[in-house]
Amino acid sequence: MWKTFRSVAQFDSFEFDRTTRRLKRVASVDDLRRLAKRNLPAGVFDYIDGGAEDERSLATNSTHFGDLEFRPRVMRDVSDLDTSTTIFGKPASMPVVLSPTGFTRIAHSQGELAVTRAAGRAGVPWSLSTMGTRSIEECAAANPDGEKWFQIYTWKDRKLVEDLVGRAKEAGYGAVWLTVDTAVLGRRERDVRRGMTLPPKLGPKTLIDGAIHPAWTWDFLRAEPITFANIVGQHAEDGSTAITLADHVARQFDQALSWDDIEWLRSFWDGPIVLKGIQTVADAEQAVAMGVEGIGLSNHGGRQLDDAPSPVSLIEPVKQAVGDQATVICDGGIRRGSDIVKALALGADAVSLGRPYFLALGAGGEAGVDWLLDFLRTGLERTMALTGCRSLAEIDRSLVDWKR
Ligand SMILES: Cc1cc2nc3c(=O)[nH]c(=O)nc-3n(C[C@H](O)[C@H](O)[C@H](O)COP(=O)(O)O)c2cc1C
Ligand SMILES: CC(C)CC(=O)C(=O)O
Repeated sequence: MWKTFRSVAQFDSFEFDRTTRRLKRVASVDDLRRLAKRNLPAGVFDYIDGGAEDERSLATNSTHFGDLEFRPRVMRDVSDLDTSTTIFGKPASMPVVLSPTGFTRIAHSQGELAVTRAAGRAGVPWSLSTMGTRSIEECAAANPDGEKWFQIYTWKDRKLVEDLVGRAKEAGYGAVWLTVDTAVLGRRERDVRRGMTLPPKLGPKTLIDGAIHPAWTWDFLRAEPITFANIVGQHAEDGSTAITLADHVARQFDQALSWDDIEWLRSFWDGPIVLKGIQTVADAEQAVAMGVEGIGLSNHGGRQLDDAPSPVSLIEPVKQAVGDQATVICDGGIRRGSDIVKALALGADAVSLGRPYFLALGAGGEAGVDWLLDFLRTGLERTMALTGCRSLAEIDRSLVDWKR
């Protein structure tokens, strides 16, 4: 239904009220996803929501949580619950990290600024991607007291990475994710079908898509152009017109990344390193042997190698192999507080998630991300109460079993 507006302020206030009304009716991450799908142009939604090839890993990342069943304990006086923890020695209100995502501004013009502010309010670490669309420094200023991590892809231009990490250190970021699962880009077939390019090509389909999502289009048009804010002028653009993301990655990322590069990273970063994209016990063992502080069990949200194992299925064998030598983070498929409890019961120290907050941003802007973090916290508390756990320390292996 079309409505006419007499001023920008009137449109903004209408949009604000509509978002507030819609968020009140959202009950789950699945609902947020549906709302984001309604708000965002189809190409934008598919880039965020999609996975690699047949999207089997994307699916199993979350369905494998459904293969676990609780063994709840009762009558344990759960009137006082504590969800707090520490991650790399820093306090967090719950064992949740927001994973790095590139292009965050395509869901909402505030992009990473909105997400980091919401994470700061919720007391959880937030991560900025190298392919972020807001700068290292402006994100730090938006969430000065919150815990912030920086993610790196390894550019062929190693000096660029050294400079980025130097800036992150200067701005107070406390940990570095080194993403190790993106030697080349996974084949995201939704993006292939949509003809996604960098920069985007404007054709009749994109224009129609924009026209039928006027709130997103208006937000996009009145903000400054979207750029890879931290690498503008340095390989963000290589002079080509409209190349695919896969071609961009092939030209810029260093396929020669190897275990020797941990030492290289250590030479200019003295804080915790989390390897993001560990998918076998053998690689987890190698990571701890090299002194890495964090293991990010991840298949990039099913966006890289399809049929890679789900992170939840790796927690127990990896934890058995590495013990307390590293912080184990289960990244991917987390959609509820009960998923957090299951991951912790198997031995994870924390979980991290990407799409839920990215889609929340598309569904309701910053308020959407606040909604999500509150949903995760209350879900975590409810599950702890219903399973008889008063603190995270009480969540142990006896709490879950595989159904199969
Ligand atoms: C749209 C999108 C962009 C992403 N960009 C990055 C990135 O720039 N760097 C990175 O290491 N991982 C990136 N990831 C992967 C996430 O950090 C995370 O591993 C993944 O989203 C976890 O799965 P989940 O979406 O099921 O929570 C991205 C994921 C999505 C959905
Ligand atoms: C720019 C991309 C490489 C960001 C990413 O990691 C992703 O889309 O999954």
